[in-house]
Amino acid sequence: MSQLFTDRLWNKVEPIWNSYLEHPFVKGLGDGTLEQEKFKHWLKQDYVYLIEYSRLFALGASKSEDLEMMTTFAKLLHGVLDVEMELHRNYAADFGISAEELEQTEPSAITTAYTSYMLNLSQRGGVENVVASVLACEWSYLFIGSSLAKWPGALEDNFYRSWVEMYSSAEFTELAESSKQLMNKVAERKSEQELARLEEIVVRTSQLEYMFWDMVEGKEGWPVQVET
Ligand SMILES: Cc1ncc(CN)c(N)n1
Repeated sequence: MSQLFTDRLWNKVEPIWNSYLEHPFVKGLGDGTLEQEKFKHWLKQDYVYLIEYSRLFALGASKSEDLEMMTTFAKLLHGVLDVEMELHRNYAADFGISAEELEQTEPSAITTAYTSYMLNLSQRGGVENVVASVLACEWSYLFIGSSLAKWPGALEDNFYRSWVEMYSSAEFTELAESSKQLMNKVAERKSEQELARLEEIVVRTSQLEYMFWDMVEGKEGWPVQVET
């Protein structure tokens, strides 16, 4: 049996994804020591990131090759808007932050760069560009969530327990698996040149994921503020 494209991708991204587990923000989620102000920054930035990310699934549905693929994109879209973002709304409510306030967050430089990169590639390419763009986001959070779930105490008296539970849950696993299956399907019968191009998108988005962790750790916005 020939190698799955996602196995080839895994060999490429594994070192980048392992570095997430060494990142202070991610470690703080797992052991509960993360400063809550940093987490609030993640909640807000991630909320507006996910709004743009949702558009990718809508684009994927419109570029789908068949009804089965269209249905998968619709399920993924529902998963982000109604399952994943509910986690953000629940944590925000604990902090007294409304859903409207989350939605009005000004995207930081990195949030803008990351979502613009994915949207640009997805708008100008075929459905395979959409799938390659969304993959690292779903799969790497499953990797982080299921790794942290094995840490002692991560699922006990930890303020970030719901975070770890969400990203290691059966529901989230199913969403990430659907993205992987889509990737393998659209990679079928592609030339080596095309596969290398898709691989590059997954590597770049994995690097942007790291930059996103850095951005929330540093509570960064834009480098030079201007009067509005
Ligand atoms: C930046 C980022 N990457 C991935 C995920 C998981 N969907 C997320 N919520 N935010």
